[in-house]
Amino acid sequence: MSAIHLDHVTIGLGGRKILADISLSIGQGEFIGLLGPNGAGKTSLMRALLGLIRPTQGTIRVLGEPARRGNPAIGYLPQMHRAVAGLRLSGWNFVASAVDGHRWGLPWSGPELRREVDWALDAVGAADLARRALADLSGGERQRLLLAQCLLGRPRLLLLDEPLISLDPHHQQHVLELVRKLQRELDITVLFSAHEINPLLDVIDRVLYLGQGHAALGSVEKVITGPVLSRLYGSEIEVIRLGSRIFVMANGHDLEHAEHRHDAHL
Ligand SMILES: Nc1ncnc2c1ncn2[C@@H]1O[C@H](COP(=O)(O)OP(=O)(O)OP(=O)(O)O)[C@@H](O)[C@H]1O
Repeated sequence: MSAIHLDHVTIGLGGRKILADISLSIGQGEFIGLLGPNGAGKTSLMRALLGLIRPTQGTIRVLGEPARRGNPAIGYLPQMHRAVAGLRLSGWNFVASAVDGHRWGLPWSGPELRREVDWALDAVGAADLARRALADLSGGERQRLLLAQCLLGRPRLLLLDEPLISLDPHHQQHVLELVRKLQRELDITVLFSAHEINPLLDVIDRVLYLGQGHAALGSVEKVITGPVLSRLYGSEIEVIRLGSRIFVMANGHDLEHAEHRHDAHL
């Protein structure tokens, strides 16, 4: 059984085809880096896996079942918003708030809830953040609490939407190592979106690159190439490898650095 299976899936939004006739399978326990230019459909794909967007054609199966809303087997970390940083909550209460927030319906109360929140905080190495105010934490610390929220209910699949955004390289590395550790120890499948391939190179099993309605899934060597990316960007792309780093270039500009602008700060 695949963790994620798309069979001829088309997703349209606002009159535009975001994904066009995509078929792919992601195995259980894989760590997949999800990349693509702004607007390629990375968030939309995650929302479709969550059952929040219905494909106009094709079928989506998640962990052997049709995609559906409120699937407790999925942990979802949406793109970070400024609002989170300003919340006047302790780290513990912030994690617990997910139970009646976006993970509503989880069947715990009292001691069970306390145990589950403590377990999740421990799993992300954030037990020491439990009593601290969210507003006083660094971006990397907040990101760990968001990951703890995702782990409530012990999901089998994590959908992490740009968890590295606004983090410096040191904290990016911490988040990646943490997710890798969780993926291995808890045997979870991870779909991890990012706007740059380089930080992910040491941790991902395969890459899923979206663009122009198309998708390419495979090893970094097979997917991050001039011909494949030219098709996904719809223009001439050159891939340059310098030591262990990879640069995706168009007309002499480094696309992965130049193209992405997000209004999200931790
Ligand atoms: N509810 C919606 N209605 C209409 N269009 C939408 C809706 N949601 C997203 N879109 C459009 O769908 C396209 C894909 O958006 P999506 O957020 O999935 O891309 P992305 O790859 O995650 O981009 P980014 O890297 O900027 O986060 C964009 O052009 C976006 O404007």
